[in-house]
Amino acid sequence: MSINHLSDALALIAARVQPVAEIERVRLTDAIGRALAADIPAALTLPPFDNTGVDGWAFRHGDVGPDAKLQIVGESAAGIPFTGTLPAGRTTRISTGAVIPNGADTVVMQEDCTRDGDILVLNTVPKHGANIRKSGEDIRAGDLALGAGRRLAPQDLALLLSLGESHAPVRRKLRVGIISTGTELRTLDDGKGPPQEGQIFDSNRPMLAALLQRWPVEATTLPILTDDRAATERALLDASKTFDLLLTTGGVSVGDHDHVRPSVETLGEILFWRIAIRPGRPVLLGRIGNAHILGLPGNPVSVAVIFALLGRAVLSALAGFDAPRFVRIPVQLANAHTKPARLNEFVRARIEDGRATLYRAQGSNLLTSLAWSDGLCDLPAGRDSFAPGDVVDFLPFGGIFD
Ligand SMILES: Nc1nc2c(c(=O)[nH]1)N[C@H]1C(S)=C(S)[C@@H](COP(=O)(O)OP(=O)(O)OC[C@H]3O[C@@H](n4cnc5c(N)ncnc54)[C@H](O)[C@@H]3O)O[C@H]1N2
Ligand code: MOO
Repeated sequence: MSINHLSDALALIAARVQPVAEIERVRLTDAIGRALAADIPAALTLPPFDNTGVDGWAFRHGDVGPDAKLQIVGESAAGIPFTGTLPAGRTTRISTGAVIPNGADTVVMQEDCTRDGDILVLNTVPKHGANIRKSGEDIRAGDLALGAGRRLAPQDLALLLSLGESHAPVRRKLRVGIISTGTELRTLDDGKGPPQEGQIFDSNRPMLAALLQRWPVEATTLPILTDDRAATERALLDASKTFDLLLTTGGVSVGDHDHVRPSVETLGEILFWRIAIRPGRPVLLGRIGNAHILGLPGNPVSVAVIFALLGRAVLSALAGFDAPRFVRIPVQLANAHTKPARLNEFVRARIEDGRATLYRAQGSNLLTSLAWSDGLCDLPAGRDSFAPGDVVDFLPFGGIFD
């Protein structure tokens, strides 16, 4: 089945790709980047007690008379609260994070006071309740702290640790196999000497392996496949028994030497093949046994772009993450551009002086276009020409390669 819109492919992925079932409880430090497998309600209230956000003096606002003087009686330090109740007309020293003494309702900053022995003079009287951080203003016990499907980030670790959690339930890591196909492909260490006429270095497997480093994935780089139907079927069938996901590159177009698509058709099921976007139009999503297979086109720029647009969605669905977000920033184009109206094109661009400058050429074989650019401009279908000043969505690589 071929698909027109990226949104249709994303909807199909969300509907058809289920998360891996196994859940494990791991230490929070090991949970970063993994999918939270259950809702986590807050076991504690944060802040757990009323405290102050400044170094200064705690007092009862109603006690401040016209002379703005208070008598100093003690201290509430962070971790060592003032004991008892603050008597009328008195004040305690207080440090940032310390408990508000019983009876006090306001804190004045140190810089706004003058001390004379045990007498404090308030040069500025703050508003009632000033500088107090109320218990529960962050989160209350029982409220949802983080929801299932969250891709755990360092800030989540801070939140969960503050709530007294040491471990979190997460889905297991995905097993992903990476395969490049193409008789022309060579590697630096294959022992066959310098590339011969017609041969090129394989850049897709290393790029995919690098992109996967940010995912909860055990990635395995599998051998390069030559353009041979029987060998392709054997390798895909074999790999489908081990991996949750196979990322292949090449062999999904219509040439006589493109064997990935017919092999998947024979061995399993094709969920979709071809989508009206450029680069990456011949992309295929399929299934062989329990393994999904994302068949990326061979051109390296198509690999990067389709990984960003669809690969992240497949990985998210399998890993148990909420669907990935696309950070979209409206920008003006600096150049004119034309394209076929039927295709949604993602062009490589760099942000210069607040406008998107398109790379000098947009061929899907041009790795320099990726290296030069900051992200992609999303040029929607239904239009064939764009002029300088036209506003389009810009997708920064930082938001689509992680
Ligand atoms: N008659 C048609 N021809 C093509 C069409 C089409 O619709 N009709 N689509 C074109 C588009 S768009 C793309 S994209 C490519 C995709 O083809 P394949 O996925 O079958 O990829 P290959 O032909 O195997 O390779 C394409 C290109 O990329 C180079 N390549 C492949 N693997 C690697 C690698 N691991 N590292 C670096 N470079 C790689 C390969 O040498 C080719 O130059 O089909 C168009 N043709
Ligand atoms: O994906 Mo192809 O690279 O659209 O030209």
